[in-house]
Amino acid sequence: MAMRKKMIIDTDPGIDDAMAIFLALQSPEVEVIGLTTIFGNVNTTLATTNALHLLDVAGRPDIPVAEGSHVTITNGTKLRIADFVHGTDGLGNQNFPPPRGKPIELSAAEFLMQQASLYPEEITLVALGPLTNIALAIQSDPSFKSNIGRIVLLGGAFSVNGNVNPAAEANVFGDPEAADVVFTSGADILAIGINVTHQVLLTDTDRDRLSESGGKLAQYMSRIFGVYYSYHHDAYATKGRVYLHDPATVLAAIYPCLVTYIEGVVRVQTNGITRGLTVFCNRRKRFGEVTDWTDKPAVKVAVTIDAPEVVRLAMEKLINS
Ligand SMILES: O=c1[nH]cnc2c1ncn2[C@@H]1O[C@H](CO)[C@@H](O)[C@H]1O
Repeated sequence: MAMRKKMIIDTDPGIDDAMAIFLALQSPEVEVIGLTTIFGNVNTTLATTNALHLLDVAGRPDIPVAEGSHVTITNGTKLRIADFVHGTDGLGNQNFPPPRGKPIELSAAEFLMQQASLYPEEITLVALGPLTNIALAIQSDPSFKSNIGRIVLLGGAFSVNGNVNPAAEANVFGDPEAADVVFTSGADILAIGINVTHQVLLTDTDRDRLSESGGKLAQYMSRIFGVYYSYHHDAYATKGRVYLHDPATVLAAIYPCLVTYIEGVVRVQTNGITRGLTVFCNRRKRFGEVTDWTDKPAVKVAVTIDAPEVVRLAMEKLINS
């Protein structure tokens, strides 16, 4: 087999994060070399506990977990935790036992910098939560943005409403200053926004198939999905279907041909009622004056996704676990 892609997942698990982590672990194309944790769906301490627990469930306690920042990049402590989406434990309120393992001594940002310099340009970093750890690595180590091979991030709402409020998507809203640092860093970035992930839905019937299958991880997912399905039932008119944000992102990182993208500069609004808004500049217009987008490096922003194939791959990997 061709060399496996090295992957680090920065995550705030989270029900859809759990599924994304399992999908990566079930993909022979990639070697998950670590998880790093961040606040978002849960606080950072719980994110670390859940990351370790998910590795136990998947039978991979050998994979290191590095704990991330407990505050935003501007030292903000008023975090918005989405426990109403994922349950107070982040994993569907299932009273799971504490994990057996412990996080490593390095912080998430330190681990990211260490691994990127050990394996220059070889690592795909999949970012599923607010971008604080990655912004810290970019700010602390000038070589990080080129050493890290590729960043595939779930973030932004490009030309559509957000999911926190009409302006902002949850991961960017979690730390808008960090997101702006990452988007303008010059790293090789593919952003998957909710304009794309909202096309990827899992149905009630799919959940039943997961629970009826013999797949260990399929059964685990169907068990924790309850809270996530109820939240979607209440918050969206999706009729017994849930969005697969994180699974779509990790699969796009593993199989790049699932998405198409355009390239341009993305800036993040950090003030006022549109705090967390992501604004893409498509470079088709030469603006007469210098703007806050001028002379910034371009990123890739996903525009389409093969949603049926994402769902098919996700189901297959869980059922065969
Ligand atoms: O309504 C919401 N508010 C906050 N977070 C949400 C909501 N819906 C989904 N997510 C979480 O935020 C990321 C995608 O933006 C996903 O990780 C998802 O689990």
